[in-house]
Amino acid sequence: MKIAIVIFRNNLRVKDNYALYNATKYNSVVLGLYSTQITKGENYNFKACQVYRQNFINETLLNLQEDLTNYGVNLSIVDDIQIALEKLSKQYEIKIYFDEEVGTYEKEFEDILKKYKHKSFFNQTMIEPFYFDYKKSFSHFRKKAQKQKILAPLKNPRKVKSIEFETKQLEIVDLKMPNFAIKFKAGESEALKRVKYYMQYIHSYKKTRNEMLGFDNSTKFSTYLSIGAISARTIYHELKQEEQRSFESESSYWIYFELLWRDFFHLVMYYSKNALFLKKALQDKDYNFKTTKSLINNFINANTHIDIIDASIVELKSTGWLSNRNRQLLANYLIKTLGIDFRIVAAFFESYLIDYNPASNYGNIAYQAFVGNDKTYRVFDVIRQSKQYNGRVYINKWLNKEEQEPNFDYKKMADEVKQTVYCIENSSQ
Ligand SMILES: Cc1cc2nc3c(=O)[nH]c(=O)nc-3n(C[C@H](O)[C@H](O)[C@H](O)COP(=O)(O)OP(=O)(O)OC[C@H]3O[C@@H](n4cnc5c(N)ncnc54)[C@H](O)[C@@H]3O)c2cc1C
Repeated sequence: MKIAIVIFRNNLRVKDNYALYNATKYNSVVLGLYSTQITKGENYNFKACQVYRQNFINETLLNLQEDLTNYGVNLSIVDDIQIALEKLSKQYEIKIYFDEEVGTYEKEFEDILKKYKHKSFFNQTMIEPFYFDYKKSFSHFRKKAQKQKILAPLKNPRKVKSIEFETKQLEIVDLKMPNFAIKFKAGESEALKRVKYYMQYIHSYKKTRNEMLGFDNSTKFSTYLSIGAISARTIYHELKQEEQRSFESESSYWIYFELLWRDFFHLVMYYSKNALFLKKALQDKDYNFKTTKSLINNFINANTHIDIIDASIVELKSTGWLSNRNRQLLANYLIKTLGIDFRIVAAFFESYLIDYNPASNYGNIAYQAFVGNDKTYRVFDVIRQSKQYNGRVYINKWLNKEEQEPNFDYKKMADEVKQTVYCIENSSQ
């Protein structure tokens, strides 16, 4: 018997899912398959996926299993994809449908799938891949990207038949978090609900997006996007519809602008392949980044003695969430003031972030580390920014104390890193 197998990866949804749509369109028997191996592993001694993201994925998978039954499709959850495919191919004539992703492990996973008859799609971004110089700046990309057409989301898949195949039970851990922590409800319908709910804020988004605390100051779409509980195109079309119903504003444009950053980093990784995981990343220079154990242990234990940095580490480690402003301050401080190897910083973020995806994470961190798409050497004054963005309240919540000025010269440390790690004299770049 012929069967189509849809590999679910970071496309955990029914709507606008190219692999599912095409498998059900051209086949009458379809099985969904998800492998837990995609979140396993370790980088620089950090577990690849901590409990916050794992829980969110598991809850989304349980939702998806239920949603797929409306289309007649069973979703099997297995550990090892190769073993599962070997078993299935012994019993059936299989054809695999999958969405392509970016990233080294992601491509290695695809190599296993490609051993079988298959059809693949690239559906990670709003804009389809198009040529641009991936070493250049975001502005270079944006000028071209804004001229690209964005496809409308697909119609729902067709109802088909499925087969029974082994599936493992997923564990949902009962997480204890403070009541002011950012918490996400998992599942495709929750993702769409969040997008529809957020439409009331699109005209104020630009003003509030840099705040460190709060659920509605920014969209919080990233968590759903990272595992594909909703597609970027669906969000774009919801945004456009709301602009037609209300009006277009600089602020509503800014959501599209930020989604373009997401596309940018995805397409930079699409073209640069594994470069962003390497020490030189997109640049030619080999910097003297530090890998000293004590430096690393101090930051992991939120022991940097800069309150805004320590508070950010505590929030990330105890919830999986961090606002964009805090991510920037944290990454910039660890790399540009402490001189830590950006790949260690990236592995730390990867481990804890609930919305981790390789392109946005490594793209942003390489950008902060001056080895990515940023051509200007920037050091953030974290104390000044803390004052500017109401860090006092944030610190009070996460460290349960009043903000204190550091008793050491963090600016001098940043100057030293610039000279010794980056070998740049202070007056020039
Ligand atoms: C050090 C560092 C690490 C990061 N790691 C990740 C990551 O692993 N996964 C991830 O999704 N984002 C990452 N980002 C980007 C950004 O911080 C988050 O996407 C954003 O904070 C998520 O909150 P939001 O959905 O409310 O964003 P909004 O401000 O509401 O933005 C809307 C959407 O635009 C996209 N977006 C916004 N800013 C960026 C950006 N700088 N780069 C790429 N896409 C962006 C996201 O998809 C986001 O959901 C990182 C940023 C930094 C500085």
